[in-house]
Amino acid sequence: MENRMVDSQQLALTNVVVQYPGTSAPQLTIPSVTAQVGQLIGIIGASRSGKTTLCRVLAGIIPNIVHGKLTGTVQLGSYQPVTDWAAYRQHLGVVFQDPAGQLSGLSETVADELAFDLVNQGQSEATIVTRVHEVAQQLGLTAQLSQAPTELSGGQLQRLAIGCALITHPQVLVMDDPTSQMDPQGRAAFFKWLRQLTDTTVLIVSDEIDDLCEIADQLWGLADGELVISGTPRQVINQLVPEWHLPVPVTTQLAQTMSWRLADQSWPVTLTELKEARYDHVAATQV
Ligand SMILES: Nc1ncnc2c1ncn2[C@@H]1O[C@H](COP(=O)(O)OP(=O)(O)OP(=O)(O)O)[C@@H](O)[C@H]1O
Repeated sequence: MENRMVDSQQLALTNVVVQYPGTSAPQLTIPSVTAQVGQLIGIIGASRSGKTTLCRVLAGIIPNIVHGKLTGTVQLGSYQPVTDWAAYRQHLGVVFQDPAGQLSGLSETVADELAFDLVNQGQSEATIVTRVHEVAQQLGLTAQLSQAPTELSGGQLQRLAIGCALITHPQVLVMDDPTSQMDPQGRAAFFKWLRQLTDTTVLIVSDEIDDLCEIADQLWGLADGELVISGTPRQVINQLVPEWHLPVPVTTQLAQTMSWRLADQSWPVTLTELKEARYDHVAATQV
């Protein structure tokens, strides 16, 4: 595969504006934001704030499949989805909200579905078998490999869709609310697995703000179709404005109730930070 991404593989959006046909104002405005290679980006926002639209732009689906006027640039290394979509797609894995809708519908078993893209790439049988078992093991689908995809639960289907997106080792993985049908245990296992996926740049839409704060390098916050804030989870959560309707981690809510601040006076956003803030608070009150 041609690879023009050696020099700079970061994903950068500049002055991106999206407007769907038949509408009178843009649905998405992103001034400038960058995901560095290997970073995990949590995309947060209230309902209809533009999260799915952003995923469509990141995946090159707007304007290549879903119609919409897109201005500005999306750049992955030296590729742009608008002009280099075929090449751009080869570096990308995408998981949308409806996992069943993105399966091939042609595979009799979960193993065949996972193998689909590798077969299309002409990989050897040994490579395919090894990779399918590796991904199935990572996503807890080993016991389901010989089942039909139609027999899977919603959460298992979501894990299969993630496995299919990941099977070819994409450099960027875009996931729109991939845990919505998982049970709490499945969700916890998923976020634990995501934390160790360090070679891939991951952009994930999720309502699970506590989990995102534990694992994300950056949060991108959308409100009414605009990117209103980006930064580390601690920076973002400490600068929230009520009008944005962005979620606050339970960890931070507890710290605010107890007045447990970190040494720099910011509110903690992870469990480790919460413990630190509590320790500082107790130490200060015992002086
Ligand atoms: N194909 C389309 N044509 C016209 N308008 C659209 C289209 N898709 C989405 N929209 C509108 O764009 C806005 C943003 O929608 P989007 O689905 O991106 O938000 P979201 O944050 O993902 O919402 P949710 O959390 O409810 O899934 C909404 O006002 C929506 O009605």
